[in-house]
Order: sequence, then C-alpha cells, then structure tokens
Amino acid sequence: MVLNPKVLSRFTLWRYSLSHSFISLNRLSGSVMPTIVGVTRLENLQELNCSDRAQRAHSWRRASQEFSQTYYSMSPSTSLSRNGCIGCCDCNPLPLHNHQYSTYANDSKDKHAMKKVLDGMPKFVKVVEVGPRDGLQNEKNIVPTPVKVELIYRLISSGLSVVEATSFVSPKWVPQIADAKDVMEAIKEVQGVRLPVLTPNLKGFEAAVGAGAKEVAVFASASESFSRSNINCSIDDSLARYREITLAAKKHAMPVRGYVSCVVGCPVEGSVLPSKVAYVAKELYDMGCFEISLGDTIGVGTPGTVVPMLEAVMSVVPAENLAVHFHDTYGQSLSNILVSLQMGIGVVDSSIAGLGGCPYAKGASGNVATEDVVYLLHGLGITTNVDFGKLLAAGDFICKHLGRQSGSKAAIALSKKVTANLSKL
Ligand SMILES: CC(C)(COP(=O)([O-])OP(=O)([O-])OC[C@H]1O[C@@H](n2cnc3c(N)ncnc32)[C@H](O)[C@@H]1OP(=O)([O-])[O-])[C@@H](O)C(=O)NCCC(=O)NCCSC(=O)C[C@@](C)(O)CC(=O)[O-]
Repeated sequence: MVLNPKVLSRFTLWRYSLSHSFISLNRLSGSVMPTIVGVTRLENLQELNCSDRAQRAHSWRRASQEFSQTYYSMSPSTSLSRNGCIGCCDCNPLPLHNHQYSTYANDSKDKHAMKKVLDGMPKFVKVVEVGPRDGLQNEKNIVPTPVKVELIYRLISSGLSVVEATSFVSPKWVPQIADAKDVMEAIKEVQGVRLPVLTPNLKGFEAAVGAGAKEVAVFASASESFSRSNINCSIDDSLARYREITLAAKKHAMPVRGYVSCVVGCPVEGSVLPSKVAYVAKELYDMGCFEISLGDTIGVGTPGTVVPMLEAVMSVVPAENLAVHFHDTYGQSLSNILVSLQMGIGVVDSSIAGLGGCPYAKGASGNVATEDVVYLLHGLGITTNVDFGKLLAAGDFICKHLGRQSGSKAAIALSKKVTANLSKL
C-alpha cells in the first residue's frame, strides 16, 4: 500500500513531517514492515538509528552474532547483551547473519530523508502494557492468579513503566478477572511502576482502592451501541459515572486514565464519526483524566481513518495527553501507530504476545503485540527503556502457559531464527 500524496495532503499530514516522504508497507517475512520511500534500503534505517543515537561503529555480522547468541541462550530472566546497539533498550535488534554492513548512513541524501521522517516523532515513547488485563480478560480458560502475577512481574522487569494489572468489573460479565483482589494483593509491594486497573463505576473504584490500587482507568465508548453492550449504559450515563469516579479519585489524589473505545468502528454501528470520538475524549479530559487512550477496539482502522480521528481529537485534547490503543484484526496496527507517532502521539498501548480482545466485541482479535511495537520503535531509534530480550521472555512465558503461538510477528521470527535477506528486498 502506498499512501497517495493527495490523500496525505487532504489530511494535512504535511504538518507532521510527511510532505516529502511517503510511507509504503512492504511485506517482510510475513510481517508488515514500514519502510520509507526515498530510503529504499532498510539497512540505512538501521544505520541511522545506531550511528546517530549512539555513535557506535559496529559490524552487523559481529553484532548479529552477539544478539542471537545472547537471546537464544538466555534464561527467562536474563537480558540481552547491551554491548553495542544490538538488543539494547534503544536500538532494534535485527539478526542478519549473512551480510556485512557499515553502521553509518554515509549517503547524506538518505540521512536527510530519514531526518525529515523522524523530525515530527517523539524521541521517547511510553509503552503502556495492557496484556494482564485486556489480554487475559478474553481468554476462554481461566488463567490462574499466580500465572497472571508472574506475567506482571516479568513485564515490569523488562522495563515497562506502566502495566495495566486487572479490572474491577463485574465477574458475572468478565469471569476472567474475578481474582482482581488477589492479583492486587500479590503486587502491592511493587514500587516505581504504575499498575492501573479498570473501574466501570463507583463500586469498582471503591473495590480497587480497597485492594491497594494507586491508579484507575475508566472506559467510555464513542459508540452508543457498544457502550450499552460493554457496560450496560448509554455514553452519557457512563460519563456521569466517570465524573463520580474522577471526583472520588481526586480525594485520594489518584490519577485516572480514560479510554475511548470504538474510535473508528463499532461492531454494531459500523463507522464512527471522529466528532463523536472527540466529544467523549474531551469529556473525559475535562473531568480530570490525565491521559486519554483512543481504542480501535475491533481493529478496523487504517491510517486513512485514524488520521482524521486523531485530527478531531487533537483539536480538543492536547497531543501530550493522548495515547493510542490498536487491536490488530486487520493487521493495520503498526501502520496506525506510525502515523500516530508522526502526529506527535508519545504513548502507545500494547499487549504482550498480541493477547487480547474484548469479550463484547465479537470477532475482534488481540491488541497489537508489545514485542512488535518495541521492535518498531527501537528500529526508528525511539527510546522506550524496554529490554527487548526480557520482553520476549515474558511473551514466551505466557504463550507457553496458554499453549499457543505468540501473536507477535517479531517474537515468532526471532524464535525461529528467521533472518531477512535484505539484499533481496
Ligand atoms: C459496568 C457493569 C458492572 C454494569 O453491569 P450491570 O449488570 O448493569 O450492573 P448493576 O449495577 O445492575 O449490578 C449487577 C451486578 O453486578 C455487580 N457489580 C456492579 N458493578 C460491579 C463492579 N464494579 N465490580 C463487581 N461487581 C459489580 C452488582 O453488585 C450486581 O451484583 P448482584 O447483585 O447481581 O450480585 C458491567 O457491565 C461490567 O462489569 N462491564 C464490564 C465489561 C468489561 O470489562 N468489558 C471489557 C472492557 S475492555 C473495553 O471496554 C475496551 C478497552 C478499554 O480495552 C479499550 C479498547 O480495546 O478499545
């Protein structure tokens, strides 16, 4: 897919540093890899990150050996090598065994093209891990509490600064989270990491406070039908409930995150107007939510629908208070994240191993995988403070428990030691 220049200018993407460089999506080893026209050789993308960010000259052959030796021999709790750029928190590991590359983008034209694309993007992105909640709430079989707790600990140890732990909703509606109190009990001593929990009403908020939660999230919908099927009330009734929660939270000096779901499409109503999303986002922001996460709950969005939606929301809520939350039903999440970054969004929600889906949005698949998001971000030279190796190990842990393959393309490729022959791209 190549974005047409006319479409881009219609969406005023030029404001986001895209006027001279257009995005195409090439298929690489079955996964969607963003490449940039004008920087046709992928190695240049990698070179620029490494050389510009760290000024470290490195042989790809040596580096890829270091990476693969470390990753494939590591125990779940060990980290990847931080030597050089490979596998460190800020640069993307790309195991290329058969090629010798320089790490510098020697061609100043290529450097210039990359700079134009990266200029509008944040240098640091906060990755909000939603796997233990959004990921596991949709599992058919009940996941034992100790497994959830170990997953949370592993995610924290990978460097993620926000891990959504569970939700205090009705267990009759979502049986998977009936152990919310026990999960919170097991993680109550954790310091220095935010562990928000979902609360649909005051009852849930009070239970969350009682269980030791220090941050909560409320979840409204931009679609009337989805609001009713998900939380059994209208949008306006839900906003009234969330006003009660934000008021109560103020008394506890507790931050409240706000979700808007169905931001581009609803399983019942179809397309959702950007103005409806902007309305709900602004209401949540005005009542005191410090961050509004915009959820493509059923994963139908493309940059063509996400950009106008973001434009509408950004006209009423500052970009620094927004997050994006994509499900990957149609495989569009990474391209949607890329345009969101280009529009200045610096917070991305994702779920380890691509777990997830909403029990009230039939047919919607999992969230974009955290591993794939971190791989993309590090590939762009964006800092996340996440240790990619530990992240892979956390994904491996939960997939082994669930008895199925990861939903992360990057994790699958690395576990099979798939190497891309870049010379053929
Ligand atoms: C909101 C309700 C509770 C309304 O459910 P309701 O049936 O209308 O509530 P009610 O007030 O009539 O109460 C019914 C029963 O639930 C109990 N109850 C009432 N509240 C609670 C509570 N907080 N915790 C525990 N129990 C609760 C209440 O005590 C009562 O118990 P009973 O008397 O029958 O024994 C229900 O619809 C519900 O729990 N919905 C949550 C559904 C859910 O979790 N969906 C998945 C969230 S994912 C999402 O929304 C999208 C997101 C955020 O991930 C972003 C994206 O992907 O786009």
